[in-house]
Amino acid sequence: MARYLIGNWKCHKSSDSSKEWLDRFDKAYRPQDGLEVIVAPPAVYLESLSFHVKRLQLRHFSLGAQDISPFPRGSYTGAIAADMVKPFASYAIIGHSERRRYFHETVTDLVNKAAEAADVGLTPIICIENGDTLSSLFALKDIDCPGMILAYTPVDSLNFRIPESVARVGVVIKRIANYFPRRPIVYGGALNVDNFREYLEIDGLSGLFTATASLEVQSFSTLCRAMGASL
Ligand SMILES: O=C[C@H](O)COP(=O)(O)O
Repeated sequence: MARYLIGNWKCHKSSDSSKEWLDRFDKAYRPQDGLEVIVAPPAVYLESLSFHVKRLQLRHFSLGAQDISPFPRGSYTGAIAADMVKPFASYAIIGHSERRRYFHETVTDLVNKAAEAADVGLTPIICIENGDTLSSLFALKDIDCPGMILAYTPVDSLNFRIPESVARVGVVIKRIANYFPRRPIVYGGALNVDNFREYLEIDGLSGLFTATASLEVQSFSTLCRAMGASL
């Protein structure tokens, strides 16, 4: 199974600084078979960055949307439908705890978004913030999308900026893998260049999901190189 390094830029960067990030990353990046790098910029930059990625001919590198609409095209002011994103991105982050916390999204939204993504061929990256409530995501089992990635992102780690212990992450990864067999599972929450290495050893873990560490090329490239070397 491939490994993944995901960088979620959240609501950061300008159009120019996004392109500069890519130019600098391109110089540091050594693509490796078996390691897929995914960066999710703010939606307004997806189109221009997708052309920039093509120009740079970055291999094993894809863009992702940070969110998509739970609805298809229609009268939904402010929404961005999955098929509008598809020409510019390959993945869509869905159900991030910040979407739930600040935008009041529900599990039903999450499932509908995952279905919309799968329908147009976007690979969903489903955020799971609690390993004890997996049964609430039962409906995901009906969505036909073999590549779906599951991202364990415990909300306390995000909020308190302390990563969950390796041992605890290992336990939850096993639980998720039992519930959703054969899916790549990644961990995210307060990872940085000083603490990420031990997480790469977790049995069944397919990668890392970062935000803060992805904003600077230097830290993201450090993670990328180490993951490549660990393959
Ligand atoms: O979207 C990614 C997760 O919220 C992790 O963010 P973080 O790496 O800044 O803790």
